[in-house]
Amino acid sequence: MGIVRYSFMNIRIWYHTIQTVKRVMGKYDVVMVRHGESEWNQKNLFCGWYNADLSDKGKQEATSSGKALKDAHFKFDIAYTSVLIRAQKTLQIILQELGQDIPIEKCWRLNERHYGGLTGLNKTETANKYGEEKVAIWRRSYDVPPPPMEPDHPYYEKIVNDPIYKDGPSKEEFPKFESLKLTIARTLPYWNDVIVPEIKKGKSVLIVAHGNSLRGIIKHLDKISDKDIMGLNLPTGIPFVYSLDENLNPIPNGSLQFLGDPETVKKAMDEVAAQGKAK
Ligand SMILES: O=C(O)[C@@H](COP(=O)(O)O)OP(=O)(O)O
Repeated sequence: MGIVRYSFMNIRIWYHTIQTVKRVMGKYDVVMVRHGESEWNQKNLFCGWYNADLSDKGKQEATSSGKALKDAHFKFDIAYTSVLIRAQKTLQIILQELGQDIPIEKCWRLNERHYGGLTGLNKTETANKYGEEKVAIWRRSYDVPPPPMEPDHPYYEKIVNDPIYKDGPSKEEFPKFESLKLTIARTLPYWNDVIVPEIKKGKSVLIVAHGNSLRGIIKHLDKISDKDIMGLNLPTGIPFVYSLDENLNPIPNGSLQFLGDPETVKKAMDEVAAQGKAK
């Protein structure tokens, strides 16, 4: 068994050193990864639907993710990702490391939450201006959305006219902002209608997405309350496994099994939480 080092609500988070992966295994094992650090993560900017590229550190994180998955002998049949380049490049690097050439499905429903009018603002400066509490609510509350992105926002045109959205969302669906609740409302149908049927066929699934679209899937799988989900911060570029039973419920100790060194994972989670602190 892995070593329990950290507890998030009723979920024990299992860490496994890359060398000694001994994790629980369910009927279905699904692997998820938050993309490697982006150039905007590095600058501590609210990114959302802005199409930031990976930083050099992000590329290295993606390579390490691929190595960890290779060492743990994962073999995937299909991968899912968002339409944003930071997630797609992470996936590409992981598959290269694994030496696996598999079908890739891309959908805007796995995108990061739309950070509305906060897009492009520095998280620390925003905390200095509006207070840490307000920023914590904007970042982590379940249903309080950020302010909307209006047409005069510096990134409005770039985002709404980006050809990556040619297959959706429709003009009517195109968000101006998203809370976690709204993010879940467009991510879960994709999970339920597209990903779950493939898992149930026995396909080995890899999902490379974003901090908040993955928090939405985790909230759903572990039935985490609206209040408790506020405490979960996902690190960039560290894969985690969900081991599920035949009804797609996590088996005991099957949630959030990180393939990474315990101290590194804990530190990375704490750093994500601290990005909204004032200085
Ligand atoms: O949009 C962003 O700034 C980050 C998440 O930010 P927080 O919710 O952690 O502030 O998204 P990601 O890097 O996962 O695509």
